[in-house]
Amino acid sequence: MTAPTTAPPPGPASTAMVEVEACSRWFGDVVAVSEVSFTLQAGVTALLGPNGAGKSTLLRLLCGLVAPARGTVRVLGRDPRRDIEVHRDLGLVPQQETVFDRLTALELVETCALLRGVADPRDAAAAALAAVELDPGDRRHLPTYSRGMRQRVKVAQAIVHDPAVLVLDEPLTGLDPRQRRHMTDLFHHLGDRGRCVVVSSHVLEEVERFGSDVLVIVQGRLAAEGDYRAIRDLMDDRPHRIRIRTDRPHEVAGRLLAAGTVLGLEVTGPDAVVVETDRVHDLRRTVAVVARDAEAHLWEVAPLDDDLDSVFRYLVGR
Ligand SMILES: Nc1ncnc2c1ncn2[C@@H]1O[C@H](COP(=O)(O)OP(=O)(O)OP(=O)(O)O)[C@@H](O)[C@H]1O
Repeated sequence: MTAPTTAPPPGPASTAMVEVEACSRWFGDVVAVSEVSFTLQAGVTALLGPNGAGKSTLLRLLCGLVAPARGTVRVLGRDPRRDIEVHRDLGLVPQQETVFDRLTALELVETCALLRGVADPRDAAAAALAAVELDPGDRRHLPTYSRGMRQRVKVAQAIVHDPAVLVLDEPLTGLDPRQRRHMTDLFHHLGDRGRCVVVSSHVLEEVERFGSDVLVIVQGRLAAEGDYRAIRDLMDDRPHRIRIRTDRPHEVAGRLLAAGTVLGLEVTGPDAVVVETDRVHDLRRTVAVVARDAEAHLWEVAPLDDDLDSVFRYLVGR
């Protein structure tokens, strides 16, 4: 997107742009966020958790919309509750529908640009609307827009000042599959340009498209963070399921059992064996030897459960 920038260029990729330290927030008896710590750099990070896990509260903490009961939040080294200037470098797509009233999309986004001190608010607003595939020249008022179009306006107002840190709470709600893809590409584009983009979702399939960097929040606590495939590898207390595709599945299965590197296995088809093991690296070596000894062709050795869905179900069910 080509909206003019007022934000200073973000720091190098290794610099923490967001720092959350031992942060807790409760509402009456409900603990929404509990002792959460993490840092974020440039790029796209997905915040994942079931409904009510504390995602919105955490994102609102990042934007200074609620105060932590304990702990600290720093955005670009500044406190978003106390340092109003940081909001020129911060964009938010809130979960709830804002009352847009009798404005056109261009008027609303231009107003947001003006409030954030953008030099040429009209041009920036037009560029931001174009970036989310909305027509800046549309004279209709916002209440006539569909849910998906209003959602895109919310994204346009969040990016109009080209913020260094962009916080998006379930931004794909109401969008059709093509628009979802476009929006996801836009987030990656911003991440690649050094922006820190944090996107929440409870839809796993959506999160997988945001990339592999995840924060998983469950009942207010950070259940895992990092690359979800690496997280899966750390879950040593649960066996890995691996599918082996070969032209001689029974021979390979028998030899694997004899070698003792598997906890269990099943021949699942004319060319497939699924094994369970807690020693993935040993298994990979053994499969190669076993296949050679059985004079079998080996077509694939693929993990069946290093996807985000498995990681998430494990963490939530733990
Ligand atoms: N202003 C508030 N007053 C009282 N309770 C709140 C408030 N905001 C959040 N909560 C409670 O804190 C918990 C976490 O809510 P939060 O909205 O942060 O979760 P979430 O992961 O965003 O869920 P969802 O995906 O359903 O929006 C919930 O139990 C919620 O009811």
